[in-house]
Formats: sequence, C-alpha cells, structure tokens
Amino acid sequence: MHPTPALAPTPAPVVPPAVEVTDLRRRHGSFEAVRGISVEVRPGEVLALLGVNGAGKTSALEVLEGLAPAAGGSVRVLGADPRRERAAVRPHLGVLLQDSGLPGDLTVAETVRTWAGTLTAPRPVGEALAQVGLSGRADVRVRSLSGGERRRLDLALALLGRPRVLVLDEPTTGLDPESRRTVWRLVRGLVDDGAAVVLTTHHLEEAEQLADRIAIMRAGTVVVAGTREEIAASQPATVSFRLDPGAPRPPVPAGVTVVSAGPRVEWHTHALQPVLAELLAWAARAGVVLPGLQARAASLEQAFLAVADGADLG
Ligand SMILES: Nc1ncnc2c1ncn2[C@@H]1O[C@H](COP(=O)(O)OP(=O)(O)OP(=O)(O)O)[C@@H](O)[C@H]1O
Repeated sequence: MHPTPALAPTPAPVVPPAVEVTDLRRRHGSFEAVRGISVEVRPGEVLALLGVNGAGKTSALEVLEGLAPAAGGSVRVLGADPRRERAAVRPHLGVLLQDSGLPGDLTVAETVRTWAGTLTAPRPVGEALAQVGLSGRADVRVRSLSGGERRRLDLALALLGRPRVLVLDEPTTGLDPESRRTVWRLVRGLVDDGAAVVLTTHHLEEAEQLADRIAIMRAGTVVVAGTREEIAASQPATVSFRLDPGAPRPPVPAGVTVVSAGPRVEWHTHALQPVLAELLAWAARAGVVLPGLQARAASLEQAFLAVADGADLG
C-alpha cells in the first residue's frame, strides 16, 4: 500500500510591505543625518525606531512623511513615493510630528473640523475627540491646552482619516502614564485592524509594549534590528551572587566573562541555562549557599545602552 502523500502546506499569503525603506539617505546641507537605512513594515505591524538624540530618527521619518526629499535610496509607502506621489499617499497616511505647531487661536473642535475638511473620509469630530479623551475640552483654545492635552490633539488629527499607515514621532512625550497607556491602546487597536505603524520613542517600555520589531539607530545608521528578544539576545545575560569570606569558590564555567570576582560575583554569559545549571550543581555538591543569587536575561535597555556606547551589534 502506498502511503498517502503528505499535502504540501498552503503557503502563507505574501503581504507586501506597507512601508519599504531601502538604503535611505537624508542630508541637511552638507551634513548626512541618515546614512543608508533599510527597514520594512507590513500591515498590522509596529516598528519602533530607537536611538539617542541626534541619531537621525526624525530625519528619516520626515522622508516617510513626504516632507523632505531623500538624498539617496528609496522610500515606498503603500507602493508609492510619499513625496512625488503625495496625492496618492496622503489620504492613507496619518502623521504625528514632534512639534505640530497648531494655531493657538482655534478651539480644539475647530482645529479638528478644519483638519477634517482636508480629508476624504474623516471620523466624526466627536468620535475623534472622545478617542483621545478630549471631549470635555472641545471649546478650549489650543493655546490653553496643557502639553499632554495638545499631544493628544495631535494624535486625534493623525488618526482622523483612519490611516492605513501611521508615522508617529515621539507620540507620548509629555503624557502622563495613564494617557500613555490610552495612546498605546489606540495604536494597538489600529494595528489590529491592519494599519502599519512606524514610531520613534525614548521610552524603551513603549517600544517593548507596542512594537513588533525594533531598530536601534546611531549616527544615521541602523545598528541592530529585530524583535525585542532578538535584540536583547545580542547582549549577555548576567549571573550574580555573594561569596562569603572563606567560602569555597565555584569554578568559572566555559563561556563566562567574569565582571566581578567578589565579594559580589558577577558573570556575563550568552549561555545562561548551562552556566546556571553548572553553578547550581557545584553549589549542591559543595554544600554552599549562594546568597543573593540572581540570573537575568539581557534587556532591551542593555542593548540600547551598548549601541549608544558605540558597540556594533548585529
Ligand atoms: N535642519 C537641520 N539642519 C542641520 N542639521 C540638522 C537639521 N535637522 C537635524 N539636523 C541634525 O541631524 C542629526 C539628526 O537629527 P534628528 O532630529 O533626525 O535626530 P533624532 O534621532 O530624531 O533626535 P531626537 O531624539 O533628539 O529627536 C542631528 O545631528 C541634528 O543636529
């Protein structure tokens, strides 16, 4: 009898990227702020761009937003050039700039109404304000809003046209922790409905909570990119414990870098599980208690700081 041939698995449909950046360069006069970055964001995905001040995040986003020309490479938003084919891209693009510069004389509702007038299918004004918790501030002039309220108005405008692509430059800077979580929920809701999001942030927790993938920039280049776990894995895990004076010392397992030999011992390793297993087996055999024993996988913060310090991860 012939075995039943296995059915070939149905290939997952290939969804084209909503944002495709290839070897992008951006200049400010003679200064090259973005030096050849390549990233992709698919529908239903959030990419967070991280990096210290001046790394080139805003300079890159401005090209995605169609506000500045590329000095090299290419940018495609929904398959089109956001600057040269602005009319095609603009209706589907929601943008939140670092500094929106809205006129202070208009009220919140007037601002949203005016903005809605430029869009083909805007949300109703009431819904847009309710989304960001500004319903009670509709008749307040923009100049009288608090910094956090103004940021939420910026976000309401970015979401007003139900965009398929959202570009958010530091969306939660200046927001209190509760408002920040509201923004995360809003962005997640849009992403669950299929939007693609590129954001920059200085809050690593925000990247951890929101982003499917993260790219860490330094001096105009992407130094490391991947999921949070992939980026953290570029850094060593830490094992630490105290050794009381006179206590027997454990042998140092292979693959360990000794950062401190005592009395607080700190080891770095890329093989946390076998190193920990070896240490615990030794302690059991020798009858030694290891006070304050801790084992920590590497964090996104460690990777961020390593990039900021000039390390080449990858
Ligand atoms: N208009 C400009 N003219 C000249 N240089 C500029 C201009 N705008 C930005 N730069 C420079 O380009 C580099 C990148 O700036 P950019 O604002 O893109 O960085 P960033 O990563 O967004 O920083 P931040 O986290 O501070 O917002 C910086 O060195 C900055 O001084």
